Amino acid sequence: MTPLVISLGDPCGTGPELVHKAWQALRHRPELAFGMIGDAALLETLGSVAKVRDARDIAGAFADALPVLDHPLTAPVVTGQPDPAHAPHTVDWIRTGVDLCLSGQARALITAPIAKSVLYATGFGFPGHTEYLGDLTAATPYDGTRGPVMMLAAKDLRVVLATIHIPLSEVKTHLSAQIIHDLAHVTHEALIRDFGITHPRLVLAGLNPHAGEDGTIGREEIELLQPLVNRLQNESVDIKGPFPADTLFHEEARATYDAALCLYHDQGLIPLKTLDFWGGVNITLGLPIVRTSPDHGTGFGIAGQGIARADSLINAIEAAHQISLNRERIPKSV
Ligand SMILES: NC(=O)C1=CN([C@@H]2O[C@H](COP(=O)(O)OP(=O)(O)OC[C@H]3O[C@@H](n4cnc5c(N)ncnc54)[C@H](O)[C@@H]3O)[C@@H](O)[C@H]2O)C=CC1
Ligand SMILES: NCC(=O)COP(=O)(O)O
Repeated sequence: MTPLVISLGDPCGTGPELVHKAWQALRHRPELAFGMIGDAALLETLGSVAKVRDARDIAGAFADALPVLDHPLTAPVVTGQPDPAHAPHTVDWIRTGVDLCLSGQARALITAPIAKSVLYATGFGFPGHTEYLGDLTAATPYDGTRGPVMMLAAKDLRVVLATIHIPLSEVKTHLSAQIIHDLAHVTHEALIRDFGITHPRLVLAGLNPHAGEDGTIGREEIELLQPLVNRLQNESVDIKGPFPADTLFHEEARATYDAALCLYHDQGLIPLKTLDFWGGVNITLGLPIVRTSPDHGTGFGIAGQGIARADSLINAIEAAHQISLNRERIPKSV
């Protein structure tokens, strides 16, 4: 089976120890064989590695050591202390992972966390992986509504975000009918093709308290969101709302939908990380490649102490595997 690949992320964070933990947990599951894209010498300080020259050698090496496609760093790593000198390498590892997926040598990319501010400081021009991956794959044909869309999934909750890494004060000006319309279609199609849900049910969260209380606490629900829901329903998308966000995430509510469309980062991520702080997965929808990630960040404060939990990374690897299988199994036109 074609392997999965993982970009190492920020080498000073928890990424290096987490990939070793994930490998220890999964090394006897050949269907999940993955190879690292990163610095082999750094990874070797934490456990057994097998340098591989070609992605085709990953599967054969996986049971015995952590396979690594070696892309060496040029400055020493101090665990827990981010260093902009590593930023070009961090970016190169992501780009290499995308190239391997686009060329068919890997069937999915899992990204270990990056520190966004470190990359911004060195001129990285994208808010995060999500937008960078959208840009790197923009020229590749994609049969469906194109993302990138950020989905976070944990236990029985999936949330997708209309806006991501922007100041809260700018959310309102970024929200547009086009963005939410495309978000709904990307999510609807991904739930069918990537998650195998035949008739996906979506809900849309309101922006204002009480979803605007009939226009008395904000008019976005009346002027933007309700007309959009009507339009999407006419386009055969099963979507309901806009609903007050404070009553959308308890257990009974979650049972009524397959994904909740949220209007800003914390509207979706607070319920998700409260429901499951350890196991959440970040999935980029609407790309010609499969990409997942743990939902946590670089954890600089705990890096190197051996206490970082690999649950989220392991779930991200499982999710990447399952989505890539679903994409092969489920017809493209939905
Ligand atoms: N997918 C990605 O690349 C992501 C990157 N980030 C980046 O991570 C950096 C740090 O962000 P924070 O907000 O501090 O979030 P964080 O997720 O790194 O840390 C938040 C809390 O969770 C704990 N934690 C994180 N990972 C853990 C693990 N594997 N096991 C146990 N505990 C864990 C940390 O010790 C801390 O208390 C930022 O630069 C941010 O941009 C944040 C989220 C996702
Ligand atoms: N809070 C989610 C996050 O920061 C992940 O961003 P990305 O790097 O996956 O775009």
